[in-house]
Amino acid sequence: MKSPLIVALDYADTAAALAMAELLDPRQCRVKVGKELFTASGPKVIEQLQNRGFEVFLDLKFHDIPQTVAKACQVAARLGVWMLNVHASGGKAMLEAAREAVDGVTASGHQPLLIAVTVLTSLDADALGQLGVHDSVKLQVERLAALSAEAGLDGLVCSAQEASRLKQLHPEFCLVTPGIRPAQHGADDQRRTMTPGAALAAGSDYLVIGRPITAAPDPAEALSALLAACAG
Ligand SMILES: O=c1ccn([C@@H]2O[C@H](COP(=O)(O)O)[C@@H](O)[C@H]2O)c(=O)[nH]1
Repeated sequence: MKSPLIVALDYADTAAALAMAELLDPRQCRVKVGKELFTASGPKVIEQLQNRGFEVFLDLKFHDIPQTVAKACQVAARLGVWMLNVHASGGKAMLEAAREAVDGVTASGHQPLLIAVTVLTSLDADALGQLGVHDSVKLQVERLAALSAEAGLDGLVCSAQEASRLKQLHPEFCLVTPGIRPAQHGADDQRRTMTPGAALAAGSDYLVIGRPITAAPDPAEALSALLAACAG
């Protein structure tokens, strides 16, 4: 599997998610199950996607006390997902507990990648300020990246705008970047965006893309076009 594309299956029921998955080719992308779909469908939908050949990124962004997050990560890892995540802002003890929990699990012969969300791509400097964070987005992302590195995580969720600096600071990290938008596409609720080609050039390893594919008139064609944009 060489594709850097991860398609966000943000749906309110299993049937809609599987109908979209039918249009996608698991040789061209992985899929992401987030809060909406997982809340509606539970672990069963992960198995259904895996049975169709997809590797699954379980994007539940755990953020709680260390014990709770560790237990949730352990259960998630046992589902045989390819990748799962936590919020770096949960703190170092929480990140370390998650690391330890995932290290103890090998499901279907592999251990999932454990990555940390730095600053959501829907946030800009003004939104961070409302949270009492008056440093730049860049500085806050780098601070949370350093914490994640100390805790031994495998990678980060960040915007592609931070990718090049993060690759310099933490070359070992796998960088997963949502907020990807083709040039002609609107930003929707995303604030820190980049085109697919620019994101890969900046150092993103994986591009998370939802609406530009799932809301396209022909999602399969949109996926192929995005893959071509990545290659070119
Ligand atoms: O910082 C983050 C973390 C996660 N996401 C998720 O990625 C997709 C993006 O979907 P689009 O339709 O391409 O905007 C979505 O599932 C988010 O929950 C993110 O956007 N930013």
